[in-house]
Amino acid sequence: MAAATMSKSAAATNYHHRELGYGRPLGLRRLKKPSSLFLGFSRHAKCSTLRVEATTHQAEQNPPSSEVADGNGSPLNASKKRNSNSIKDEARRHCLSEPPTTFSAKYVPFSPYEPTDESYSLDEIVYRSKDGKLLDVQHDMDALRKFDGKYWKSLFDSRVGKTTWPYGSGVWSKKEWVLPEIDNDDIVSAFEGNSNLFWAERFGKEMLGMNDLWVKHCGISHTGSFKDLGMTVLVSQVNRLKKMNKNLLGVGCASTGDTSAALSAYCAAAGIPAIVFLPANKISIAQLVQPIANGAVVLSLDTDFDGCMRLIRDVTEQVPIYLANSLNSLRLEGQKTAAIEICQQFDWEVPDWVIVPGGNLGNIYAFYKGFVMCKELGLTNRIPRLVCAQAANANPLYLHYKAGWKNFLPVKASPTFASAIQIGDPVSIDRAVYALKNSDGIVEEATEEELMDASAQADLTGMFTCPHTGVALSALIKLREKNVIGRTDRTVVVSTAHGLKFTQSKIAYHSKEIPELQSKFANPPVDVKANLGSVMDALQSRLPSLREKGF
Ligand SMILES: Cc1ncc(COP(=O)(O)O)c(C=O)c1O
Ligand SMILES: N[C@@H](CCOP(=O)(O)O)C(=O)O
Repeated sequence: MAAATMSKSAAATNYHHRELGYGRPLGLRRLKKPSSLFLGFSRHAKCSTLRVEATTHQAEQNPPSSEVADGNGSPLNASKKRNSNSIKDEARRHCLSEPPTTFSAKYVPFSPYEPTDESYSLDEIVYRSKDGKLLDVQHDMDALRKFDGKYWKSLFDSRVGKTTWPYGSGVWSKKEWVLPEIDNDDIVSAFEGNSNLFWAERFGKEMLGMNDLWVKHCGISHTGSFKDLGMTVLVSQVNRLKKMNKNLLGVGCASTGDTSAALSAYCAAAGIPAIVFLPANKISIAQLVQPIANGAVVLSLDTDFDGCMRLIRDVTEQVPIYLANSLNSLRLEGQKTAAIEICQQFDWEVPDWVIVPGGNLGNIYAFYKGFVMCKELGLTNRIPRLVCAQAANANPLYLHYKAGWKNFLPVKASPTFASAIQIGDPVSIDRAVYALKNSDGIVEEATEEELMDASAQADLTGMFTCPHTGVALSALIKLREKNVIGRTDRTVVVSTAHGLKFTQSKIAYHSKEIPELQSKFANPPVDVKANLGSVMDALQSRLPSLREKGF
């Protein structure tokens, strides 16, 4: 009875606790702040120029061969040339001297309906425009347009699967579209990106009657989420700023667990202090242990994500700690490469639909930006329709969409198994609305039961999905049921984190321990006595075909 009267969000809270860190010490107090700041930048050789611009004419006539990996016509085939200890040394040796790059990017206010002249160098530490708007990274599209779509496709394709620094990274393989002016030596990369675009054949065909369903596994990544794509860019830029002697003591973020993991890993790789603000009891143990292991300063705060976000904004205004949340538009430059990668993986064809789980709402805009850039630079001829999927327990964008985009109101987000998107006051609301309006987009929501069932169903076809991916899959199921998404529509569901970060909710589901959830697709293990008779009985009860065939 008690269970029956328990609200779904309360159920989620209870069972989520088993997965969460509970703000338990786990050595938090024993963590020492690193004593020396920004160690280890001993590289000397400089290679700050790109030479893709050599001549437009030449580029048009000679798209790069698979040997051209540094974007400048300089053959850089790692397997043939590898004879040094460091792939960075090797890349540096191949950098030719001047002329300087013609590609550039700057911050402008995110103000698509009222463009202004206001702009800032990416080397400035600025997160908002004068009147408080979000910023956007604006590329010199005229310079990029000097090269046609064919050129860019060939260049990007030539870099896939190589070890050439830094282009072996799925993000930095698109360097000219991301951070064109950064010195390769300053880049902090774990060769993120190039993630699997998985043909979800059984899930598509058997559950939805679809034959062209794909899951972009962004969570199969260095720290287990798509955040790596943005964090390599942000931490690389911080690395550059430090070398320019900008006053920065470290990099900080508020997080529901994935941003903090990515920030901590990339900062640790570069010897830069990371400071992470986490909502106590609201992230998984697997997520909590990541920044701890990477030596970040971890503050477990008695508030929710939105509270952590307010605090990190206040702190970064007062002390020279660089803000690493997606409020900082640098992050989105890396994240947008997942969209470019999807087109690339389809041989530069555009899917009909892309479904993205949304929380702070930076990623949906990043996807939009990546698709638009491909179209504007002639690699593709259209953009897909975007769907942003939210947990019903944290659904401010969904409510806004349903209200006809009138008067956005933040909500108090309730606990959800999709804990990384338990966000009620998303920073990038304006960016998300813009992306959805301009892609003929849709917003869907998923209840706790729907998202857990969808995730379990996907797992039964060979995936191992996180609850956020469950939210996106659930949106797909609903849109298929309404026939908004057609049987033959090429559809990509973006999986944003690795399921292994969220095992406890899966265990609770499969153990049927979650009140108010039927756990329809639970597959609990069977306790069996260790003798042949008991084992055969158990097998016969689980595998009817055994009995049918006389075993
Ligand atoms: C696993 C996961 N999925 C989805 C999201 C949502 O991304 P965004 O905040 O950019 O909307 C986040 C973070 O918010 C996340 O960590
Ligand atoms: N899910 C995020 C929430 C913060 O989002 P961000 O993209 O603004 O950093 C997390 O993992 O912290």
